Amino acid sequence: MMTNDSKQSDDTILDSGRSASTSEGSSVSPVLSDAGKQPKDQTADSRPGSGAAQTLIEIRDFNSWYGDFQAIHSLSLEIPRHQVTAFIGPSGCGKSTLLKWINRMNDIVPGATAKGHMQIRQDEGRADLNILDPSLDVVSLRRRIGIVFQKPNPFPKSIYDNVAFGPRLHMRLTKSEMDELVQWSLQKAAVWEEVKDRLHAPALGLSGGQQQRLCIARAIAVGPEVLLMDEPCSALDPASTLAIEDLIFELRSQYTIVIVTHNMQQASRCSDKTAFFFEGRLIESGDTEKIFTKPENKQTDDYVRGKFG
Ligand SMILES: Nc1ncnc2c1ncn2[C@@H]1O[C@H](COP(=O)(O)OP(=O)(O)OP(=O)(O)O)[C@@H](O)[C@H]1O
Repeated sequence: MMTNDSKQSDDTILDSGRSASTSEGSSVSPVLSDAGKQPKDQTADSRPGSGAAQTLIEIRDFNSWYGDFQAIHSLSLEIPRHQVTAFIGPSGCGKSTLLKWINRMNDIVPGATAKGHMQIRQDEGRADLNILDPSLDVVSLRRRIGIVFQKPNPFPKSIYDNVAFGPRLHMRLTKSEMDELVQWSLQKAAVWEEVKDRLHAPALGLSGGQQQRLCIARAIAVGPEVLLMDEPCSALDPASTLAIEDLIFELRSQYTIVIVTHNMQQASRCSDKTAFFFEGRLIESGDTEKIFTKPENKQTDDYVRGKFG
C-alpha cells in the first residue's frame, strides 16, 4: 500500500520485510576513545550553540503500520539531547511502536512498515542520519541507540560476560581494558558495589532490580548516545524502581534518554520533557512540569489526572 506512493518522494518509506536488518537487538557502539582507551566523555557537544537543549532526534510526519492497521498517524516530535523524554498515554496508543522505530527494532516485526522522517543529528559537518533509510546499517544504528526492555533480560552468562558481550563483538580490547570497561559500565549503572565480588557468578542469580541495572550496564558498555527504555521499572519493586529512576536522572548528563512509562509519578519525577499520545497520535508535548500542571489539551489534563487510561 503506502510503499508505492511516489508522489511523496521526499518521505522515507520503510517496509521492514525488505530491510536487510539482523535480529541483533543489543545496542553496541564503541565506548573507548582512541587515545588512552578511556571511556569517552560524551557530555561534550561539538555543535554550535550547545548549552540550551538541542534536538538530537527529529521526527516529522511519521506514520507506521502493522499490516493494514495504522498504529501511528502523522506524528512530529523533537527529542532533545541530554534530557529525559517520557512517552505517556493509555495502552495501545503507540508509545512502544514509536520507541522501537527509533532504533529500528521494528525491522524484525513481520508486517511493520513506516513512512515519514526520522533523523538523528550527527557531529558537526556531517549530514543528519536518516534512521528510516532502508539501506542503513541497523547494527551500527543500534550501537548509537541502545534499548532496555520492560523485563530484565540478562543473557544466561556471568555478570562480567553480560557486560563484555557487546564490546567483545565490536572492539578489540586487552584483558585489562575489558576489565576497566566492565567496571566503568557497572559503576555507571549503579550496580558495581553490589556485584564487584561476584563478577563471574550467573547474572540470572541477581535480583530483578539488579538485573535491570545490569542490562543498563550492558547497554552503555558499547557507548550509545541514546538509551531507549520501554517501561524499565514495570517488573520491579518500589525500592528498585526508585534506584532505576535515580539512575535515569543521573545518566541524562551523558545520554539522551527516552522512557515509556505508565507511571505518571515516574514521568513527572524523572523526565524533562513529556509527550502524551492517544490512539496513535501525539496530542501534546513539552516541558514535563507544564504537561503535568498546565497542559493545553483537555485530554492531556484528564490523562495526567488519572481520569482515564
Ligand atoms: N506486532 C504487532 N502486530 C500488530 N499490531 C501491533 C503489534 N504491536 C503493536 N500492535 C498494535 O499497535 C498499537 C500500538 O501498540 P503499542 O505497543 O505501540 O502501544 P503502547 O502505547 O506501547 O501500549 P502499552 O502501553 O500497552 O505497551 C496497538 O493497537 C497494538 O495492538
